[in-house]
Amino acid sequence: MDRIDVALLGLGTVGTGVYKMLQSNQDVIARRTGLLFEVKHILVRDPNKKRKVDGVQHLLTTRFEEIMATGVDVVMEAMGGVEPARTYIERAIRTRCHVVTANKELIAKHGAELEKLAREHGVQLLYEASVGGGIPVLGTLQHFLKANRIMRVSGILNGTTNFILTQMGEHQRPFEEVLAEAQRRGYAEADPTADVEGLDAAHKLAILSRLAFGAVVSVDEIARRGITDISPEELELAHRLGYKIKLLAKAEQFGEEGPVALQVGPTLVPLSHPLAGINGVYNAIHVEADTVQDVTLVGQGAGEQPTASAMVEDLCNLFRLPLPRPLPYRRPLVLPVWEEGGARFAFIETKDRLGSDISHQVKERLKRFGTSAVDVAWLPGAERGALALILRRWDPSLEEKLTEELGLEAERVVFRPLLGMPEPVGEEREEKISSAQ
Ligand SMILES: NC(=O)C1=CN([C@@H]2O[C@H](COP(=O)(O)OP(=O)(O)OC[C@H]3O[C@@H](n4cnc5c(N)ncnc54)[C@H](OP(=O)(O)O)[C@@H]3O)[C@@H](O)[C@H]2O)C=CC1
Ligand SMILES: N[C@@H](CC=O)C(=O)O
Repeated sequence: MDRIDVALLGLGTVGTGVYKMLQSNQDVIARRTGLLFEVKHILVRDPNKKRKVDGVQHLLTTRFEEIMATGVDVVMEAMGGVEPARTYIERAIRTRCHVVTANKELIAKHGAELEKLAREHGVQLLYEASVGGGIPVLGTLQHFLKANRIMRVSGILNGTTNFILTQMGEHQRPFEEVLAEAQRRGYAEADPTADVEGLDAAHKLAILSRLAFGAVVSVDEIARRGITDISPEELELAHRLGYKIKLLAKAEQFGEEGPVALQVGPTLVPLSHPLAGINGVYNAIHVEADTVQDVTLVGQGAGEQPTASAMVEDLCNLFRLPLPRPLPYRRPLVLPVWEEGGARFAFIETKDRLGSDISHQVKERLKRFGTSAVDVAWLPGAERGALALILRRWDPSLEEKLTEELGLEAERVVFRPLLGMPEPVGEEREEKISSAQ
């Protein structure tokens, strides 16, 4: 049995899960890999903090250099943030240690250069846990979809927001209360703004587009909206109209080596669509490719155990799977999200109480100014009402004039895209795509 010495950086939610799994599953791992992994050091910020796992006190240190001096074989990074994680990982690679990390922010921003550095030093950098928690999506892309041309990758990539939307929609719980529970359960990032503003999903989408298309995209180039303006009333009205609201991420490539379009935002998903059934902390990733057609992977997207599972599987794969040949990375043209056309969901909070004939009134008025609503739902209210409609065809000028045309005094209006309603590509966009090819 070969012994592999491991240093763990971080003993929070994920680090604790990794440590526990290496103890509890040591026998299975040894049987299937012939390897014995031993955690030699654990780097933490505060060695006096109470830990959720026993028997680790003698392994704790706050000095990374001390760890490197002892010559471990693998560094497993579960600290988060760009610095000092990046410096430590670079240092480990230069010392010819393999690296496994769960750090999506770091990999989204610096993954390509760190992978290059690892190749130059003859070691591996694996980061399965950085996307989709326990779902083996990166391994699937790298090892089992090598012969396919991938056109689109989409899905629910953040466990915290899916948990929040599920709890708000199904149990009418307020946003802040559910976010606090997601934090207690260890789903949320250290700064949960990254989750609720869609940044965490954007990091994951950048990683997916690199592995799926070879496209290196800066996170700032991803069109992004979060879930902080979604209320239980909006979820309720969307449901009455036959939809769930999900934070969807989508990356597509127009032609091999062509431009790409990436976006993250709340999207209406028909109740009959499989993604509408992905609830709680679950994530789903849908890959569309030329030959396999489509594959969907589902699993828990956050939390101690699923994330630890992805990291420990990476640890085993360092020694038992061949390193995939790297895609030639390139910086593609990133297309702006196309605003015009297609259907939209509109949610309007009104200052007025809404009468029982509001649905009929709205449909009639819309017809008069040349657009139409597929369906309308409304909630009466003592103080303010709420109205939701599915607009058949979207035009950005509606953002200004919809409530005026409807004769409503609006507190707030939001528009959201619908999944499955094809976005017309439009001449201008067609031109951009073909001139880039
Ligand atoms: N939570 C999840 O479900 C998932 C998380 N991830 C990623 O995994 C990583 C870790 O997340 P998570 O476990 O939730 O985070 P936590 O905040 O729970 O844990 C972070 C750990 O890192 C240690 N740490 C942080 N900064 C330093 C530093 N500068 N020097 C030494 N130690 C440090 C902390 O030490 P101390 O305990 O002393 O404070 C703590 O033990 C992040 O990159 C996250 O994005 C990926 C997938 C899922
Ligand atoms: N905060 C993230 C953790 C896993 O990546 C999430 O909620 O998905």
